[in-house]
Amino acid sequence: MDLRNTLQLPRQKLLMHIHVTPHTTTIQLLPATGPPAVPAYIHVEEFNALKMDTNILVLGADNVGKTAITVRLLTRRFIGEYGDMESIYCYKVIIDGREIPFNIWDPAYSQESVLCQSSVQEKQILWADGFVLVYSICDRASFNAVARQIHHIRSTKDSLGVEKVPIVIVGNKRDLQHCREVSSEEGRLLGLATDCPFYEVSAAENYQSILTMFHGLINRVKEYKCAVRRPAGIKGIVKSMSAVFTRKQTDSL
Ligand SMILES: Nc1nc2c(ncn2[C@@H]2O[C@H](COP(=O)(O)OP(=O)(O)OP(=O)(O)O)[C@@H](O)[C@H]2O)c(=O)[nH]1
Repeated sequence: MDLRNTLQLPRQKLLMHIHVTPHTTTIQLLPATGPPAVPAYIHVEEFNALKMDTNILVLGADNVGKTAITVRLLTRRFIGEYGDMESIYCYKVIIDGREIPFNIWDPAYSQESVLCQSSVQEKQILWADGFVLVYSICDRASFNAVARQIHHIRSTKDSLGVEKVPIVIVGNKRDLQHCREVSSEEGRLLGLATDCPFYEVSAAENYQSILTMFHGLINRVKEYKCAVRRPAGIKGIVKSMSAVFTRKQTDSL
């Protein structure tokens, strides 16, 4: 099944435009090539409402199973082929008997985003409260990209005074043992070295491990949000102020 059929999107690569105002976020998807068309899909959310929810960004190299993991969580199903589609899904999980709303952004892959140079990716990072960094156990290059992405996310968030942003590392395609290029031990060691929880999953075969991974991340985001709501202390205030001033100076160059 191709999700573009369901959402009536064109069968080609899509470009995304994001417009953020104090009250709304508009995400517009347009065909990347060919004649300009009527916007394929416009997603408008109340920005404030979105910020009260938890925002999760799913990142990783091409073909590692980002969409498969997201769709598995949302539908409990593995569909097989997904197409190059950019999507934000709104979803709720029940944790400890409480309903927690959250938004998952599954961006389309671009080489630029893996190299961490895209301004679009910077907007995505600013939007997110928590990150799922996916690699495929059958693709060493996708594993090598994870450490770079963690560094990029942390330095982007740190420049805004946000510390200890919740990130989980996910090795996907665990069912493909015969093609394995990255051992479980390497994934575990990367988790320890970067202080990120590590999971190995198979979007193709298992729903429960993906649910557990998202629950763990959302719990960490909740704890993190509670911790930052406490008074920041003089150190935190000085850090936030310097981040704002440094940014203003850079902007005016
Ligand atoms: N065997 C196996 N195949 C998987 C698994 N997860 C995803 N795939 C397959 O891997 C391919 C890529 O999956 P996607 O979910 O589209 O990967 P993606 O990272 O979203 O891809 P891009 O959006 O192109 O970056 C598809 O053919 C999926 O069927 C898995 O756990 N096991």
